[in-house]
Amino acid sequence: MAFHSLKSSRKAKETRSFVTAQSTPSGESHSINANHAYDEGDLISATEETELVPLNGLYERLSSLALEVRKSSQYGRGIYSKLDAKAGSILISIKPNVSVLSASCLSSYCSSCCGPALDSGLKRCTRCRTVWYCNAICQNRDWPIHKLECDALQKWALNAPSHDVSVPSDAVRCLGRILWSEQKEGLGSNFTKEINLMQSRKLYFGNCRKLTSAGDLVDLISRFTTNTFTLTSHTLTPIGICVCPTIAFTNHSCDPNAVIVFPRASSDASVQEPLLNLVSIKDIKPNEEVRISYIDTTLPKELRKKDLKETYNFTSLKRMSIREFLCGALNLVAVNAQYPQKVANSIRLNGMAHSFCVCLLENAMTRCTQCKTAVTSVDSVLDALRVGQEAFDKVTLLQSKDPKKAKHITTNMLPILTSAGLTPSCHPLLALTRLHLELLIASLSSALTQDCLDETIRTAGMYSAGLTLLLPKGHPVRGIALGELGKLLAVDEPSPATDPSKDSTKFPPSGPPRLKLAYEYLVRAYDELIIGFGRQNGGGQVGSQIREAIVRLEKELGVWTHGIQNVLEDTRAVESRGPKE
Ligand SMILES: C[S@@+](CC[C@H](N)C(=O)[O-])C[C@H]1O[C@@H](n2cnc3c(N)ncnc32)[C@H](O)[C@@H]1O
Repeated sequence: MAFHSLKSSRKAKETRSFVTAQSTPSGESHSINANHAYDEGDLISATEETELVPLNGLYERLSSLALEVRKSSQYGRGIYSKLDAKAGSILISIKPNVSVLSASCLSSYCSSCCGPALDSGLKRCTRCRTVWYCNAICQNRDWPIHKLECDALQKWALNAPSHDVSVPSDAVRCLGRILWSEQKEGLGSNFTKEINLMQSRKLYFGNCRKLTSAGDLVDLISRFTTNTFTLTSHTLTPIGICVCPTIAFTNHSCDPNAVIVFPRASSDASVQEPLLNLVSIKDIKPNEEVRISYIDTTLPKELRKKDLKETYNFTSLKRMSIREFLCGALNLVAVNAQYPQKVANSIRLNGMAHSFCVCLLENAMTRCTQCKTAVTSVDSVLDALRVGQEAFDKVTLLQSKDPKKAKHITTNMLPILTSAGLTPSCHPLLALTRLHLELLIASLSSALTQDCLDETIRTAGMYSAGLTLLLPKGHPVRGIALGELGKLLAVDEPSPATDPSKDSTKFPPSGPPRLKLAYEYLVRAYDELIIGFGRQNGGGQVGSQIREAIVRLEKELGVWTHGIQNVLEDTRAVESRGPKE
């Protein structure tokens, strides 16, 4: 669940969610009328009767906060705010019950605190040789559970048919940690009670409780899938998964008022990371439900619905009218043989979400149903969407295997999509732009030329512009993208223009105007990061880095300003002295 992580186009898929099998709340209950503001993606009613869910001594962190759990017939349990919470408030900060790194991150992040490798590197567990730690403190903290996991990892590796599968998947390792923690804490413990619905075992978990049937296993795994959060780095890069039953109460909205982030804001070594923060990105009123997005909200409606249906099994789709369904068919669109006669489509043109009808067999009557703008080049737009999606799928596969080829495709594809009329926020243009940006940034380290740097900045500008149209101010993904753009603009130019004032409309500019722009973007980024990563966290670790970059630039710009002032003063002094005799 949780998602936002647009760090890459493989956005973190927030896995999350479950619930149901918990006992029906008993005891005190009363009803309130909660107002929700959902967008079309939720297709849920504006008001919903809810009743308080007693926590019965569980979910300790939740009960001490200005939050409560309520239940409605339509959405089950959800988290509600008892007080006013301004955008940027940390609603809860909690260490997940269990977290594991993705296999690809095991040697670059600590398996205990989940922080990136320090300059001094990480130390590997000498027994399983699979997990790594910052130091002995982190290793000792993890040992009570890792000692059980360590044996299992060794056995698994011995029996693995190939090197590729010598480490079990994230989900298997996560379930293993849940079961071993349960064993350690005891079946009657709050840990076990809270997590009760997310267990699984088999093979790898041979020494854990017995599974009574194969159906049980399927059931548990499906519950587990819908309740797992993406573990992200402080810059929102997905690095693993975690389980946190307290936060698993949070329901979904495609227009969320809160996000889940791991800001890594504290420099205090006694603070046990990873700390999951639920942060409001909009002002939340008392009795309002706190909702996050389980999916990538930059995707078109139909793809969002598909993701929700597949992973979380929402029944919202049933409520779609045929018109909504067709409109939602976006991108997959007109070319779809299922609707040869009349295909309604929705694309974002000129920065707005336009819905229009494409009557394929009737003279392409195309007019936006919202703003009535005639769309003349529907066929080319639809072609661009299809070709763009194909390119996106291909580049996603090639990105790590053959980055040169991947970059070749993105370089050719972006101008094609743009000239077909797609705007930066339109899928798949936005996703391809993100991939192109990642590929460009990766290539900068080997060849920092002025042209390469400028192209990377233009791409970062386009990506950031696209996100700004789709995500609300303060969304952490927006903040990160703005910060990335600001930092790129602040990179020393390899060969700056000799006369920066010559072409003032060029983007990116050169010399002092470039630094000034870098400063403006960094300030904007900081304003958004302190919302998305929490005001009290100072925007988290990434907010502190941007703050430092702002201070450095202020000094640099000050030098420029003073330099110019000095030149002006010298010139004035020379002029006042009059011409030399
Ligand atoms: C992680 S749980 C959220 C808490 C859950 N409501 C509970 O009672 O524990 C995710 C599940 O909640 C329900 N849900 C969450 N958001 C929803 C939404 N916007 N519309 C419909 N159902 C939703 C779905 O059943 C989903 O699989």
